[in-house]
Amino acid sequence: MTAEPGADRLKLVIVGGYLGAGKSTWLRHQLYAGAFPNAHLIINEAAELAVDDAIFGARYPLTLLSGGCACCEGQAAFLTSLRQLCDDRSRAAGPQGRTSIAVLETSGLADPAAIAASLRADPMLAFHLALSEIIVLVDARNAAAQLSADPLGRAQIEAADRLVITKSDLAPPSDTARLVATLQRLNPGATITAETRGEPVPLPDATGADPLPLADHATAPIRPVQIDLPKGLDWASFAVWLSALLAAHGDDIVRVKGTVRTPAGRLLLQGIRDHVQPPEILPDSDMARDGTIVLIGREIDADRVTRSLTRFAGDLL
Ligand SMILES: Nc1nc2c(ncn2[C@@H]2O[C@H](COP(=O)(O)OP(=O)(O)OP(=O)(O)O)[C@@H](O)[C@H]2O)c(=O)[nH]1
Repeated sequence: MTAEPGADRLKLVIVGGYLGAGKSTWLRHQLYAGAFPNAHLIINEAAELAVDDAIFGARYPLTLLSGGCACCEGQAAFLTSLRQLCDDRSRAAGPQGRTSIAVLETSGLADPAAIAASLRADPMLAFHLALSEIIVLVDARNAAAQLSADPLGRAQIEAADRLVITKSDLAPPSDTARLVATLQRLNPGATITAETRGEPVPLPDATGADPLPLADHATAPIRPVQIDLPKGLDWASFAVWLSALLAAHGDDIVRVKGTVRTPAGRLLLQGIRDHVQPPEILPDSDMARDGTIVLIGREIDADRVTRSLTRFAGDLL
């Protein structure tokens, strides 16, 4: 008996969610716990300067797609990488060593439904690849601000098979209950769980909780810009400048990422809205990208930001 055409297809899991929702943190935890064994990771970042791959290190087969979202500007590169994976599988002699699952971590600006549509429209991938699940992470701390300001967060939630609430450790249970009520209303068919840094936590009871208000207007598009840090910039003064910048513009600057060299080592810098996370120390590898940060947000004028930083640093250097 011959196998049904396309029965042994490459499975694809899409891990999506808004900027800074906790996608890399969650995925890293799942991989560590043994989910998605032998997966090939595809990490997509909207900015040219990629940071998320540093979080995974060299432990997993990984394709990095930076400089455009897989749902729009980066779609061609994304589909090409999947075709390549399917080709490599067809050439493998037997099931051993064949990649059976690919996991795409989308950029925080991507709409997973548009990615799914592009897969269906590609005849080669429609035959060789099966989209097995769309998992969307939703940040309990920032969801209210995101959903009221940007229709993208809603589109991501509506596209999910499974919704994972992250950062409930940073939000009061009453806020998380409102978020649960919102998710149930937007996507009644999706399963909903809550996790803190990848560890399951109980969902609060959402009975009677008011769903959160949603954006009903299109806003200016969110785009990444890169800022080169001046040579010799002192980490402590940079942190002061960054906090001041985010305090003043945290509604428009949604995400900050970068790797910075400091006397304490190589640090992964992360900010979400006006909140800068405690930096994580990274191994000393691939340092070519150090000293540049990515700001992702609305109508950010890179020259103005650079001038502000240079002026601030000049006063202190
Ligand atoms: N307290 C807390 N912090 C978390 C949790 N999940 C993620 N974080 C932090 O949130 C920040 C952003 O997490 P990432 O995993 O980089 O988020 P992301 O969705 O991959 O970000 P982008 O790719 O830029 O959209 C990091 O500083 C994480 O340590 C959580 O459940 N609780």
